[in-house]
Amino acid sequence: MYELKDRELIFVFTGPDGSGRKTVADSVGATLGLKKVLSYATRDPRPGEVDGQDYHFISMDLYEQMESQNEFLESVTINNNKYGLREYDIEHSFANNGCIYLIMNRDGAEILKQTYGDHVIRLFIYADRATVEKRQRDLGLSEEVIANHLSHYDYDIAYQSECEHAFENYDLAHTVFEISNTLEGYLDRNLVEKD
Ligand SMILES: Nc1nc2c(ncn2[C@@H]2O[C@H](COP(=O)(O)OP(=O)(O)O)[C@@H](O)[C@H]2O)c(=O)[nH]1
Ligand SMILES: Nc1ncnc2c1ncn2[C@@H]1O[C@H](COP(=O)(O)OP(=O)(O)O)[C@@H](O)[C@H]1O
Repeated sequence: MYELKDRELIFVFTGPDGSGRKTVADSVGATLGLKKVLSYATRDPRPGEVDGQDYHFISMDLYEQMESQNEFLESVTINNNKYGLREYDIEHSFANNGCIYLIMNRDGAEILKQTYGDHVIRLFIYADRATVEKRQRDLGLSEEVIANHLSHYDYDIAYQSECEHAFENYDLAHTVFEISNTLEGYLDRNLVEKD
């Protein structure tokens, strides 16, 4: 019989916009039964996005109120929208689930790493510029949003060398398989033989 050791991990999926972080993360999360911690966002949900599933979508007023109460572990402004992770959500999920996952840009991933150190495993997901551009266009994102994302593609890509693991994402099933195998290694190390 096995029981979980007291070793909580945060798997952070990061990389350029459009590389497939959310898609890959949710598939790996479902495969391994990991709990997702959502950020709060002030932008409007896109078609198909669901409050409480993709983000906690909240008004700017509420966001600023939470911010003034120091509720966010970290917060960014992108294209006049704010995104942040509530510290309580992390601590709470961390304590109750053992291993959690979330999706962050480079800056957020770095703050998490600095805050939680060895508990944070950064999984860098990437594809070439033309591919991420096409995926975002196929998804129906506006040209303005795509151009904004691409303007920091090189900055995002350069974070690969600092992440614990990197995976190119072209064949989705293959990417999910590779990452699931890698994370199982971490989860197995959390198991101790009881008797
Ligand atoms: N630092 C930080 N980045 C975040 C947070 N939540 C989401 N992001 C990232 O901020 C960017 C938001 O841009 P957006 O165009 O809305 O992308 P999307 O939400 O991934 O489709 C994405 O790269 C997200 O991964 C957060 O709480 N903190
Ligand atoms: N390996 C892949 N092959 C083809 N399309 C993909 C692949 N991975 C993700 N996608 C698609 O690319 C788009 C962007 O993926 P998404 O997960 O939203 O990226 P990110 O979270 O990195 O911005 C989505 O429409 C998704 O279905």
